[in-house]
Amino acid sequence: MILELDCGNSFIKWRVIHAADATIVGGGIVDSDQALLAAVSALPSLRLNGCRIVSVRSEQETEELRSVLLAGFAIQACIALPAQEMAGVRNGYDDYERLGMDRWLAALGAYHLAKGACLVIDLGTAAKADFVAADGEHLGGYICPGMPLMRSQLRTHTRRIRYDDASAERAVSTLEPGRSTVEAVERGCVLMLQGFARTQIEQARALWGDHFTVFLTGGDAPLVREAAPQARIVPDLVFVGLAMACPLD
Ligand SMILES: Nc1ncnc2c1ncn2[C@@H]1O[C@H](COP(=O)(O)OP(=O)(O)OP(=O)(O)O)[C@@H](O)[C@H]1O
Ligand SMILES: CC(C)(CO)[C@@H](O)C(=O)NCCC(=O)O
Ligand SMILES: [K+]
Repeated sequence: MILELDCGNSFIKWRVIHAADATIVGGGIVDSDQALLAAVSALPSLRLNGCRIVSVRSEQETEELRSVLLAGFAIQACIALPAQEMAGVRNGYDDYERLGMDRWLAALGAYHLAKGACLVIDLGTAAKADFVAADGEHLGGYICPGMPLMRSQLRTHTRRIRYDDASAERAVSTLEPGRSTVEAVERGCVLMLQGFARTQIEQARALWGDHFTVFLTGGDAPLVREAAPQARIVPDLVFVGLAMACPLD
């Protein structure tokens, strides 16, 4: 079995797959290294013989996690590293090492699945879009605050915006003009995310006409579903790219 980890800025997404056929044994989302150890250890008949990691955290935090895994499970983790070119995709950044590894791997995964031009929209702590042309050239992308950052900026920099998480979730059952603070803020931020997604899709259409695939991933992907009806929602897109960057056999 292989342990796969996607270390984002707020959460660690994990899953365990069978090495032979990549079927999924288990998975989840945790907010610390210790919670990860506990969650993975709780899997019945766990037999790990490999681990691959993508991280957008600092080198020190990622190394710490590697040590925790070595101590806890006696496995050496393969950490995905930046590349100028991989699996037919050419990194579009002037300085390829600066492109976030989550973005790079999602782009690799998307191009592999689409076998043609593609747009990746990843809605997590940050909202990201990346463009890969039909010939595998990564054209670059965009980074904006995602839902958690937009929300917390409003809460932090205003005195009268205060509400709890449960009411936030209830507030987005529709997107009509809000009649309370929580509705106004939560719906406003969802509309911002939807506007982001629509604009990226317009741009892809200007570049490629109708010949492209849109991928939607990240924890907040469901919030823009209706704004991007043609998109393929692939929650594990980063893991698709991770397996390509860290082959373990
Ligand atoms: N089960 C879940 N656990 C945690 N967050 C979730 C879950 N389902 C949806 N979300 C939402 O997903 C968002 C976080 O997305 P994601 O996990 O993709 O972020 P991240 O990987 O930490 O961030 P980034 O990729 O920008 O570094 C939050 O706004 C959160 O509300
Ligand atoms: C944008 C984030 C924070 C999203 O997780 C990550 O991809 C990252 O740290 N990127 C480095 C900066 C860049 O991609 O240009
Ligand atoms: K991520």
